[in-house]
Amino acid sequence: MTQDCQQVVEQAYLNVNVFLRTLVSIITTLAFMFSITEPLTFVAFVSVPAVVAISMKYSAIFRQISEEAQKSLADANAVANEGLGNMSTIRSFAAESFEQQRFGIAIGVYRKLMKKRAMFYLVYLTSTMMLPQVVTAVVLFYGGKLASEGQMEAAGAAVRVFELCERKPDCPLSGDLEPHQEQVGALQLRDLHFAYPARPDVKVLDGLSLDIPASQVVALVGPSGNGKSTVIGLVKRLYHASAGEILLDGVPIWQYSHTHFHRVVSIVGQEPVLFARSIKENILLGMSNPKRVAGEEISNVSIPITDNEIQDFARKANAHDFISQMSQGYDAEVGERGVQLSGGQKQRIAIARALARRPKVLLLDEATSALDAESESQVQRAIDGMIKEGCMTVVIIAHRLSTVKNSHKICVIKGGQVVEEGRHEDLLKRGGSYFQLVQCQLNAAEPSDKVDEAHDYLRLQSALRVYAERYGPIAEVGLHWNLDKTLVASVAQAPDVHSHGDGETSAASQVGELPNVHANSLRDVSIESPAPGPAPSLNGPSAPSQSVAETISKTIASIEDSMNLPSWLKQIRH
Ligand SMILES: Nc1ncnc2c1ncn2[C@@H]1O[C@H](COP(=O)(O)OP(=O)(O)OP(=O)(O)O)[C@@H](O)[C@H]1O
Repeated sequence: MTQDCQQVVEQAYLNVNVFLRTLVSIITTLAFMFSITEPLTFVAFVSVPAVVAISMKYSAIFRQISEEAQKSLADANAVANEGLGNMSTIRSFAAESFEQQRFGIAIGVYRKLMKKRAMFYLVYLTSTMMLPQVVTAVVLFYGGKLASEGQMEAAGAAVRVFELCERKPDCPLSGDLEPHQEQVGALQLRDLHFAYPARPDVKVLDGLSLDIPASQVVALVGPSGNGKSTVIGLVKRLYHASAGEILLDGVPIWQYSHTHFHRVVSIVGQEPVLFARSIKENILLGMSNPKRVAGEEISNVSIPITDNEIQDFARKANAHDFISQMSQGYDAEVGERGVQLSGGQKQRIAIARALARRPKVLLLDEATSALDAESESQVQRAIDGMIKEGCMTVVIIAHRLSTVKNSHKICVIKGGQVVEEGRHEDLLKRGGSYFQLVQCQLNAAEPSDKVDEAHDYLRLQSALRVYAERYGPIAEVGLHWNLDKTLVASVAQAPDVHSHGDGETSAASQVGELPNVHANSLRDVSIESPAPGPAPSLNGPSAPSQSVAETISKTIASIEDSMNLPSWLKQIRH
């Protein structure tokens, strides 16, 4: 096949391709339009045959006029050629004027035809361009009429849009309270009842009450879907409780002005939202000085803050180092939704943003749960640093024990109520819902032999406490694992408080053999082979004295050292 043939075939393929695509697109568009509304589709396409008819008629007439014009031009040229070619003869017969008139008539015919062609083109262009505009206007008018008469589907959507526009929010309007005195950040949640508007029959909070004293760290834990984030949503004033109230420093939260409240109460959520601006502008979100954008003044809460202070907050959020390493530092753009930063970096900027408002209450809603281990530990260090400073109340939701174990108070939320509250160690001892959560987490995260080890360890702690409460402080503890993998503790008592009849230090004696590694409650611990000493009081064990409590703590610390506990197990230690 020659190259020319090949080109022709390729061109033919291309034409067929374009033709089929156009055909399919026309057919599907028509089918879709007909399925929505037949009359409007007819109106929309009424111009098509008219445009086609006009074009066909126009091209025939246009061709005819063009041919006539060309012929008349040829005639005029012939006259001119004749005159110019025979100039001396014309002059000899004084026929100049006659020839001039001949040419004038011939070129006049041509001029007339060209004028006719231009006029015709004008009419054609105007009609073919105007027609679609007219049709669009008719479609809009007629479509609007059909929609307003409820004859088209879109009418439903429009009604919904109007409904939404006219909807009155269920939440009360913010008050205008802006106390001049410094707030301390104490929260009280009183008998909260709440169901989401989308599911009014499902009660999410069912009489939840909780005291969150100022400058304390309170953790909300509990099984998934039991209302922890809902509590945060109510404190953030996203929803309004159907019954009960939330007080901030003794005043119902809705009485505060919008700007004041959100300056005092700050949040770091699971998914930090950054805007396509510089890091500095993201930290200053909602606090920057008034700016002009496209001629409009954007006025906002203007909280005075210096560059040094911004850097201090970034340091507290563990973000300053990575920001300084960027070529543009705090002026570096973060990209759309912060795409140019890692999850951990975004989260630390979000923390800096929350801190920059100098809040009195900081809400941390799963602030580390979406991060990898390295980012999590960096963000966690930032949170720990803030908590240590103790300058604000912190309400923290986290599934990981390591995040909440140092809180002043841990509240277990189940079925929309607080079912248990207290410190980590007290709740572990109680062996209730919190202890079960701990066990579930260990079961889910660790291989079973490690889980058994952890359970033994918890039981051992309990056994030692009970032992010390009954028999006095412990001087030394020896630990070993039996062949059947049970943990055995041998205890030597401290001689100064030991109340042996003969005053001798007891030999190491086995107090905490824990044979059943699968038992699931701390209460299963028993002291199998009591050390020599006074019999337990019949009135039950008395509260350990200060020195006993100290000894227990020291003992446990030394056990941890001697056991060389793995890091995951250390997370649950006292
Ligand atoms: N916007 C919403 N509309 C309707 N129901 C919702 C809404 N948000 C949450 N819920 C429901 O409310 C209940 C409590 O949800 P919430 O997010 O407070 O639980 P949670 O304890 O924080 O769970 P998790 O630990 O998984 O975050 C769940 O049953 C949930 O499906």
